[in-house]
Amino acid sequence: MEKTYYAPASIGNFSVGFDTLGLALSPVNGELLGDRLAIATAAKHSTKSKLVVAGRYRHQLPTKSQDNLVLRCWTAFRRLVAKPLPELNFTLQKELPVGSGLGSSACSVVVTCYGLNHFFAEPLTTMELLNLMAEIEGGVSGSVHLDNVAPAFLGGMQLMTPSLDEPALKLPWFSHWSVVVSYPGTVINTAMARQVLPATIALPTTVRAAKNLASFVSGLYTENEALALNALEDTIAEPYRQPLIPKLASLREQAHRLGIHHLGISGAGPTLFALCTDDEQARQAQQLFENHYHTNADAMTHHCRVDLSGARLLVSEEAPNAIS
Ligand SMILES: Nc1ncnc2c1ncn2[C@@H]1O[C@H](COP(=O)(O)OP(=O)(O)O)[C@@H](O)[C@H]1O
Ligand SMILES: N[C@@H](CCOP(=O)(O)O)C(=O)O
Repeated sequence: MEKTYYAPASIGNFSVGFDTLGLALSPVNGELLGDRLAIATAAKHSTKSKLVVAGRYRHQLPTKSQDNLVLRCWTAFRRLVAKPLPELNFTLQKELPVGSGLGSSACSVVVTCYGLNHFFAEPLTTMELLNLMAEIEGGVSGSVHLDNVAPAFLGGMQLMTPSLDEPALKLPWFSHWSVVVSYPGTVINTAMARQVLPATIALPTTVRAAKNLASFVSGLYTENEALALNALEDTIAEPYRQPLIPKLASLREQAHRLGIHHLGISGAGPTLFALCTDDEQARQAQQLFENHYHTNADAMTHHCRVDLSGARLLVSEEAPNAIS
């Protein structure tokens, strides 16, 4: 039996919600932008699970399989389920660059945990899965934040809450909004980009951030587009991360001249996103990024809409395997 699963790329923070907002992405051209994972039961007498890595960004992953998040998730999943499970063969199609700001590690964590739970006929609840994903992703970046895990798992624009019962809420979204995301081909390690942030933020800055986030969310619920667009400002992380992305200021200036409403850092960067309200803006944003932001052959730019489905089964050969 072999099943192939998929989880989408995501934009963490969405400028206005540090560690609090995340958007799942789906390219408008119908392609997939995210990791795929094939899971198959290993031959009967196998004593070890195996991982094969393929895909455009395989060269950016650790060379040792045991360092890959896929096998780390499998170990943690087995421990949590605490029932005998067969050895497995995994094939990871790594289509998201590592340290890019597109939620690459969260994407692999989500596709693996979601896939394993589906493969074994759902021994874990949605909440147990979300907690498992959060714990593993937190181990990578140095602190637990769900703003990539929640959208990659559940789809849509997700708002993180302090509630243990409902840690993530799907927000409304303007159906005519799209984003152009551009990865220049260089790497920013998320854990490092969190270390540049101060331990405390001044009260006026915090109040402004609260006003912005509340206005953005309110704008989405009340379909007040101007309120939502005008609230898109990052007062928390961007001032400290801007030096890591020297081209941000000039690209933002050019984007504004083209009538593009907002250009921000996706996650911890270096990917940037342009929020567009029509296809002409998206075409111009794509051109701007391709001409002025790409630095090498790893670079990529995609025009995306929201992915409302999140993690899912792509291909199945047989019915799920129940745990005895
Ligand atoms: N399958 C995987 N996908 C992404 N990163 C992985 C994977 N397996 C191991 N890693 C490691 O996890 C870390 C992810 O770094 P990070 O900067 O958090 O990436 P991102 O911001 O893209 O999620 C890197 O050290 C990378 O080598
Ligand atoms: N909220 C996090 C998001 C990190 O996203 P990534 O895609 O860069 O891993 C942060 O800003 O640190």
